[in-house]
Amino acid sequence: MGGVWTEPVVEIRGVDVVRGEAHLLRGVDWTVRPDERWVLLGPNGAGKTTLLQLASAQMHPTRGEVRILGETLGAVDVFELRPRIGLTSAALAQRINPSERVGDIVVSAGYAVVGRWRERYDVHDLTRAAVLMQQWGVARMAHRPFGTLSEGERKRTQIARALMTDPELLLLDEPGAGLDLGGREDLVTRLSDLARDRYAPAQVLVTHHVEEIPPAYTHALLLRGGEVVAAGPADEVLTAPLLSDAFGVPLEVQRERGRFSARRAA
Ligand SMILES: Nc1ncnc2c1ncn2[C@@H]1O[C@H](COP(=O)(O)OP(=O)(O)OP(=O)(O)O)[C@@H](O)[C@H]1O
Repeated sequence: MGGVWTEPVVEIRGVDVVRGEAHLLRGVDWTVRPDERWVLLGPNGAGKTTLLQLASAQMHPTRGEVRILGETLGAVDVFELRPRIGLTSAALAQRINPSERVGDIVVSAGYAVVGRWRERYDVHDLTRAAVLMQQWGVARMAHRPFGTLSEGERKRTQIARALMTDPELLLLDEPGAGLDLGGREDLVTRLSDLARDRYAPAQVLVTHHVEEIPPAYTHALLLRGGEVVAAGPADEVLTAPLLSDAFGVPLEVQRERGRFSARRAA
């Protein structure tokens, strides 16, 4: 589907999200286009997950406008919109039954159930699931229960499932969390390959760590305290002054062969 849609896939204008006294997001503007791959970066509590919940039609703004894939939240049936969006998050992972098999988890995505094996899937579904499991390195364990997988294998199973419905927008909330160094590097490589695929959907990845940003990601949005510190092309946003501002720590930032690294300034 990616590449067919030429309008912005996400358009957020003047958005506030307020819960009681707390401003989870304040005055947020953000546009994602189909060929863009965004990283959302910011410290704990900055509002990253809240922004992803808006972009995945899981939450409505208190004020402002959210348009996703051309539809305005509040004026669209979110149950028709959500299948067009691939989402992975720790909250979704927790809803997967540990006894469900990897193959079932992936193939059942199109039916909006986690891991329930229907009487029949058509050949197209089964073929697509097999291809995705191959691409994400979980084909060998298609018959294994989810609960027996390593954290990296679980993350890759979830991404394969999120891609199963051929979404126009792919949202990944902290896919690198809990991975060891090898697992992280493997994921960064796979995500970078996906980012370079011109037929792949627009992608948004949430992380706390610049080391987890796949080299082919094009744009970055920095959040702090519910407000946007900066948003735009990755090289213009992932700078020492802006990252220091977002994280409230003086940082040195380097980029080598596409990969970012950051540490506290001397
Ligand atoms: N229902 C709520 N009522 C009040 N505050 C809330 C509510 N939900 C979330 N928050 C607060 O909003 C802030 C933003 O939360 P959010 O989960 O979006 O941040 P985040 O950037 O994803 O954080 P993390 O990196 O720790 O996952 C946090 O301080 C959180 O405690």
